[in-house]
Amino acid sequence: MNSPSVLPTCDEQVKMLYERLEGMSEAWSYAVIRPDLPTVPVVATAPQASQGLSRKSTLIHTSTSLPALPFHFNMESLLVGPWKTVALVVLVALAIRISFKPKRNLPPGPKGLPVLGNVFQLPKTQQFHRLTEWKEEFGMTFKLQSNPTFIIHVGPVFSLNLAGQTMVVLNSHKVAGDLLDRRSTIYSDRPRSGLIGVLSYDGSGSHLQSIYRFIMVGEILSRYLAIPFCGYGDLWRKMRKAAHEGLNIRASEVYQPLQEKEAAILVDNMLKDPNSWDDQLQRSAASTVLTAVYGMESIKSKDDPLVAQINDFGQRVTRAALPGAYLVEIFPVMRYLPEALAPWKKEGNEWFRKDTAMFKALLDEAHNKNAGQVKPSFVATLIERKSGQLSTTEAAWLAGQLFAAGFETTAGALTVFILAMRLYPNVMKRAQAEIDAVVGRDRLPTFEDRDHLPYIRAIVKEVLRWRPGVPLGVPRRAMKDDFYEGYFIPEGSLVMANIWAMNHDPAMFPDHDEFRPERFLDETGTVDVVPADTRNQGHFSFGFGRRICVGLNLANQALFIDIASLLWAANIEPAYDETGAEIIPSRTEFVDKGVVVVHSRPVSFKCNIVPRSEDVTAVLEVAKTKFTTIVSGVLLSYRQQEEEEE
Ligand code: HEM
Repeated sequence: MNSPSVLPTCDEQVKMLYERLEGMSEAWSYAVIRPDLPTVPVVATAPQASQGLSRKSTLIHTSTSLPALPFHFNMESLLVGPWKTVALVVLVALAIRISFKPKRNLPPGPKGLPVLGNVFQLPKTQQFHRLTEWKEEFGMTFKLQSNPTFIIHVGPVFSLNLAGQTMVVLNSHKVAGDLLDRRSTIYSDRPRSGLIGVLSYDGSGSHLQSIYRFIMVGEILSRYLAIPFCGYGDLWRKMRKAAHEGLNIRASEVYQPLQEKEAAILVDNMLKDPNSWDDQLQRSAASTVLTAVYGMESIKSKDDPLVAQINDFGQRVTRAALPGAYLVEIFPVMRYLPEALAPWKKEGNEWFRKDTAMFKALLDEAHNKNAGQVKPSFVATLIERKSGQLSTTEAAWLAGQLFAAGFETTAGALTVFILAMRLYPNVMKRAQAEIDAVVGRDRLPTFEDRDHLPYIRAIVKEVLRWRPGVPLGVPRRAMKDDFYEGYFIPEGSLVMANIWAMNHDPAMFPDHDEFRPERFLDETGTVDVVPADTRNQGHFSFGFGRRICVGLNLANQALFIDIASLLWAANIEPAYDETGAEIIPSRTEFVDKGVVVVHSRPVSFKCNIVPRSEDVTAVLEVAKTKFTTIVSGVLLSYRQQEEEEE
């Protein structure tokens, strides 16, 4: 190792080192006790790094409040001259301490207040932005020029202290893959009754949100029957298996005719009432998921009583999770009170009974409707296969939760698409040219065209990457103590995947904030290019590991056919205000929906949806009726195929 030309003398080095050691953290000291290294390079790192440097990886450390030591420190020099005894004592003491008490450094993170920790540092909405800023701040990787084998990752993981609750935030796909995929036996649980969500401060200085717990929502309102929040255990396994059977890539194909029909209805409605385009997207997403899950007829309005009823459930859950909504969240022991002394508990139990009755009625109705009919639906598959031997209550909740989990996320992604078309008209033009060349103007696109529409496939990926609907994923819970890259992740930590940061990682997605579907195609524009580690999706918006979104195939299909049909039929053009100025929608404003899991979608905006040609309506009319008759045929052939395979 080459030393800089002007070095302090040995004694000077030791003196400086000891001056620096005084009052500094232990991590500093590790640098001194790496006897396996002939010299210890000393460089400056950011102060935050100290919190996360691990025993294994720590070679170097100093504080930015002090200038970096301008030399390479020679270990031998410690052990000569009058400092010998002192140095030996220090070394032995440190060695003993480190050997007998393994250092449990949490991942680094922003410095917080005593007791409350980082509570005040999180904004009320768009927390993913703040977390991504912290990723930049703590996202450092050090590689020693002098010794490149020693790489120190200080970054892609950081931790927050939320009034005593550790939250570990994973900011790179590598870390998320290492933990959520490859250590899925530790990280597939969801938080149960404990802190959940993000504490936040509204910035005005007046309003500290209290702690979100999960007792009312998890224990009382849903009794952990809601699969997205269900703990990692037998019930979740049974539900997940059943959901997978009905929604895996092959099984999802059976819903394609339904989705084609829904797409035709969506486009028709949007052209008839362009001002209500956002409502139409929500209606259509609700309808697609309901028809796929229960085999129902299309929903006519987004205010359909059934949609309203299920939404009501969602809102109740959201309200219950709101800070301060129930005292039991602050004094968990209250959960053991009898109903007579706890009206909130009585109310919660009552709602659980009512919601269970609603989900069961939906299940029964779907069952009866489907009896003797050939109509594809998730529920039909569930009943037919008696998947995983779920009880009726469990099956009813599972189906209801698919709707709850799938409706807003899909609607939000479609809003992102409209936003992207307004902001990137060239993308729209290129997509329409592709559709016209492949499909022509006499019919709507179908799933059979999918293989020949690479640019539309790329748009679907880019929509999900650019503005992910669940930017911080759904929280996980570490089921036991774990170490990662020398960092300690204690059992019970909330573990969040910062999907936003991963989808906007400049190393993986250059010009990440631009909407550029081309990034998913090769230079010929015909072959899909999907970055490694994205499970063939091109992004991380569906989550990770065993708890990855179970409805992703249904969602990808819905987005493909809706986008292709919309672009075939309509131009998405600017709207103008009273002064005649073009209304330019915001690319950064989002509506955060929900509390426990924050869904995020662009705020609604005005635009003009205009038919591309006069004969569009006639083609749509034909399409709407044609698809209904195809549905039964497809299901029959799917079942025949399956029987043959069995
Ligand atoms: C664009 C649309 C969608 C997005 C962006 C999305 C995103 C997500 C994410 C991020 C998770 C958490 C994964 C994790 O913990 O790592 C999730 C879970 C889930 N999603 Fe989706 N989702 C979408 C559509 C759907 C649809 C259409 C359905 C149902 C038909 C669905 C059903 C579920 C369920 C049941 C879970 C919980 C899985 C479990 O905990 O085992 N999602 N989704």
